[in-house]
Amino acid sequence: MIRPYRSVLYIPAANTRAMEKARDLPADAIIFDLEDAVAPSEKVPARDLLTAALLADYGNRARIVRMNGLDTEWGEGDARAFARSADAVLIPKVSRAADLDRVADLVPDAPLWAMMETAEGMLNAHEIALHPRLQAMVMGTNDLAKELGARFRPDRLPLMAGLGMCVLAAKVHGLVIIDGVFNAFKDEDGLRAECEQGRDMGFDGKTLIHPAQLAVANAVFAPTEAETELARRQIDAFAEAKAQGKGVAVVDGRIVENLHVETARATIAKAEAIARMAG
Ligand SMILES: CC(C)(COP(=O)(O)OP(=O)(O)OC[C@H]1O[C@@H](n2cnc3c(N)ncnc32)[C@H](O)[C@@H]1OP(=O)(O)O)[C@@H](O)C(=O)NCCC(=O)NCCSC(=O)C[C@H](O)C(=O)O
Ligand SMILES: [Mg+2]
Repeated sequence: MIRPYRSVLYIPAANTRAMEKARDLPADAIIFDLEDAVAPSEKVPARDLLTAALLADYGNRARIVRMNGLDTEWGEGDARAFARSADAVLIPKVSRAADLDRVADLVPDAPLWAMMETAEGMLNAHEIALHPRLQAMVMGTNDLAKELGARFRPDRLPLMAGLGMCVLAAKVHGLVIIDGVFNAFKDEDGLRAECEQGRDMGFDGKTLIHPAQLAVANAVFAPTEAETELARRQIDAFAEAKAQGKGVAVVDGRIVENLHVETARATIAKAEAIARMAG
């Protein structure tokens, strides 16, 4: 059964108030962050706070834990601590499939997600996506821009090659793929434009840093009523055409073939998954 990942909210694992608050926020998934959002002096206390927080009920929201890298003193402990209590362990700065192997060996049962945020990771996106334990890729556009020496532009042109490589790799292997964060969390119009760009490229949703960003991402990455209604009419029209021995239907002046029906079915499945999420 598919589940939506329109809105994936980061929460620093040292922030108890935000972790409590997230239990009532309309996020499809939460990334409890032990990495960049937690200061070195808080890393170990944050692990304890998160262990306690994960005992609470987060409803249907997917609970993902972003561990510290295995090249740090905290990485191995993070992976072991949350392998069972989280829905997946998110590994930062994955550059090659071997980075996943090292965590996979430590936590044999945990589903893995990968942060795609290094130049080498972009070039190796295909071999990373092939990893049998990997379920999702998450773009880390801040780290990627930093490494590339790229500037932030509304059209994200400097990041397009990497974003595109990761979308291709994720789609080939049927992985979930989530777009990077939009840093200016008070700029709703800027966020909407970036969400629309990510949606149009094929991303399943967007990572977010503030609750004020949830409504925009949830709306942009959901099929509209007009889209689901069109999808139903396409499915019906194609079934009718098929019953008459035809391989093609026409809806609203546009051709509908088998491949369009598959897209229409995916649209409806997504709308239904969102409705289930809302309870
Ligand atoms: C960005 C923030 C530091 C802003 O915090 P603050 O100034 O406290 O915000 P507000 O006063 O507007 O908060 C209002 C209420 O909302 C709660 N809140 C704030 N943020 C969150 C959140 N992320 N999740 C849940 N709840 C949140 C506050 O507690 C307030 O609640 P109340 O007390 O009831 O009024 C802050 O938003 C923040 O820390 N955001 C997350 C930052 C983070 O996790 N960064 C790391 C991930 S991004 C990254 O690393 C990307 C990637 O790796 C890359 O390379 O690109
Ligand atoms: Mg990063």
